[in-house]
Amino acid sequence: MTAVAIPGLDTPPTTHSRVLSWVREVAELTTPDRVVWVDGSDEEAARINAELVESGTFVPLKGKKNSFWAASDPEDVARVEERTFICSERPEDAGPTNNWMHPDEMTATMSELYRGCMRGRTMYVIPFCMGPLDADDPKLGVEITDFAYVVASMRVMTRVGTPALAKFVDADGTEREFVPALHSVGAPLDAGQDDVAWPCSTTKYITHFPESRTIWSYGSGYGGNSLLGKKCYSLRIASVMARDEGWLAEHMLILKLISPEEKSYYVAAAFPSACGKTNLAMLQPTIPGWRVETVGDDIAWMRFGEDGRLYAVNPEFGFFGVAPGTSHKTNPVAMKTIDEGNSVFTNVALTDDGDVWWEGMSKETPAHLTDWKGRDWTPESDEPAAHPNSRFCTPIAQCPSLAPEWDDPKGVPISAILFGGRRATTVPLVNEARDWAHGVFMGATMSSEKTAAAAGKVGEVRRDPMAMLPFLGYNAADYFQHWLNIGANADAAKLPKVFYVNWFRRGDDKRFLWPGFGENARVLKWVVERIEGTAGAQETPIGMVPSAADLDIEGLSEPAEDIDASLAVDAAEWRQEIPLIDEWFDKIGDVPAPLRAELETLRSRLG
Ligand SMILES: Nc1nc2c(ncn2[C@@H]2O[C@H](COP(=O)(O)OP(=O)(O)OP(=O)(O)O)[C@@H](O)[C@H]2O)c(=O)[nH]1
Ligand SMILES: O=C([O-])CC(=O)C(=O)O
Ligand SMILES: [Mn+2]
Repeated sequence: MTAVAIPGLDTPPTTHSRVLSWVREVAELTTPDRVVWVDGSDEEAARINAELVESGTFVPLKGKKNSFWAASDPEDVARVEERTFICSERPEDAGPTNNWMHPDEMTATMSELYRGCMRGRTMYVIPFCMGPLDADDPKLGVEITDFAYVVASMRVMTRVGTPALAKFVDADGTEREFVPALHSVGAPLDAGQDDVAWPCSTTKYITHFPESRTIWSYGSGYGGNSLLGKKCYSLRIASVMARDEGWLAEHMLILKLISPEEKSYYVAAAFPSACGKTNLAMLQPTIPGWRVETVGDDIAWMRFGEDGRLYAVNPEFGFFGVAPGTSHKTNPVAMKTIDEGNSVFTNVALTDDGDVWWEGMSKETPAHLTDWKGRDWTPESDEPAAHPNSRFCTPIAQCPSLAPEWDDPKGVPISAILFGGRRATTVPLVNEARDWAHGVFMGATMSSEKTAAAAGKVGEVRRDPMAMLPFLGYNAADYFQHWLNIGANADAAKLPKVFYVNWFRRGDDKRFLWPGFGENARVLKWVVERIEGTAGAQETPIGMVPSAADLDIEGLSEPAEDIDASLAVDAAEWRQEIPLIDEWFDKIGDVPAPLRAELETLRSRLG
């Protein structure tokens, strides 16, 4: 076959043979008008941003330096879990929580969709590295995309371009492995056809091939579906790598808590999407003398260090945060991070003076806005001005609370793991696991109300094990066993202690019982005191729970009844959880025996 001549295809900045052959193969299948190899430079970013302004995808903001507003297609606003697939050879390797199709069938189906899908468009080739570039075993990838918005966003979220590409071929010529990640909006252009500001397709596939460590995404430009280094690579594919190599790839923030005595503790916490990871990672403690620094807000890769402790690395380079609810009061660190500029805002509202706004940002609501659908908006409008899953995309380096060691390839040693969800009832503010297996049980059975981060009905309670339900690249039962193995292979004294938290319990009138945000530092303080053995706890059927007297609640303005109610363990409520956990375990099937035993212990303790 004669090679097709596509401008840019034949001037690659690498000699990596598989990169070259794969890029050519994709270009021949998708037939873009031109190929651009992304170098990650500032000049390139300025050019791409200008192109995005030209095409109407970006509106430059007047209120923030080098920052842009984008509005998606109204049907392309969140992750699409129904259209997300794990295409392992055997269905049982995807397991009962994932959509599955045989890789051959999916490859055939999607190849037909990809055929000619970049016609009239530019194909961008983005070399990237998840995690520090100077890691011993840098986790590399190449994303191919036909959407410049993805290039602009990947540059913020991920280490991209020339520095990453330099890692693909060693000094001695050895070519490293990389994850090929193909993305198309699925909207080819005919000659003379005008483009739209947010091209996408009604047909969507977010596909992972765990055995070949490959990602194919089609039809959506929304971050979680299109920034393939993030959830697709760093969780779904990386969880499979982690299973095979004995580490953990988790949906967790990483923070550093510094006590008044200047002792540092690193905490990792898994909460489902839109349940408070970014906020906790940037927490500003309300209690005197305590400080928090940020290491990561969404993903943690954890491996044992030589000293037998579990060390966590944040593989990302930016924050892709939920905008609504973010304010100088709730999350000043996020506000300061975005005020530095260099950010992309998607599906928020636009103020008349060219800045951004969303529900919960300020006490006063502006009298007039342009809403995320581009319509005039006033406080009388019936719909929110910003989409509930609107997002800011901003460089981590701009974060004023960033821990200096955030990009240390060695990672940070984790003292505590928190699991948490959004539950209006039943689940107390904090609950300490008796041991590792009990902690794994807490993670494996945790539940949360669905949020706007994924398409579908908001508010329904579902089990979301370790906040990984939408992000697990393999069978959930095997994943639980992997977590148990991590504990079994470790020195128990060096394992992080495990806790289960819930900031979202409500009173009769639906108010939150616990004030949350900066006040969550009080819970972190208790966690640290439990590690040090200095704080009390009550033994309950579900674990070790503090009473109000065990917590530092000095200066809290909430009524004592609310604090007590946030901590209450109601056996009757918990007995109602048991059939739901039974049902969940039946769905999982091969639940490891130690977790079945934990369930029986819980059942008998509840009586
Ligand atoms: N009541 C209450 N709300 C909170 C708390 N922490 C966060 N929230 C709200 O929960 C929503 C989501 O918070 P985030 O921190 O963005 O959640 P996330 O887990 O990072 O979400 P993803 O980025 O989608 O994974 C925001 O509207 C926050 O304002 C808290 O402690 N209490
Ligand atoms: O992946 C996304 O689209 C955004 C995100 O962080 C999540 O949903 O957890
Ligand atoms: Mn977040």
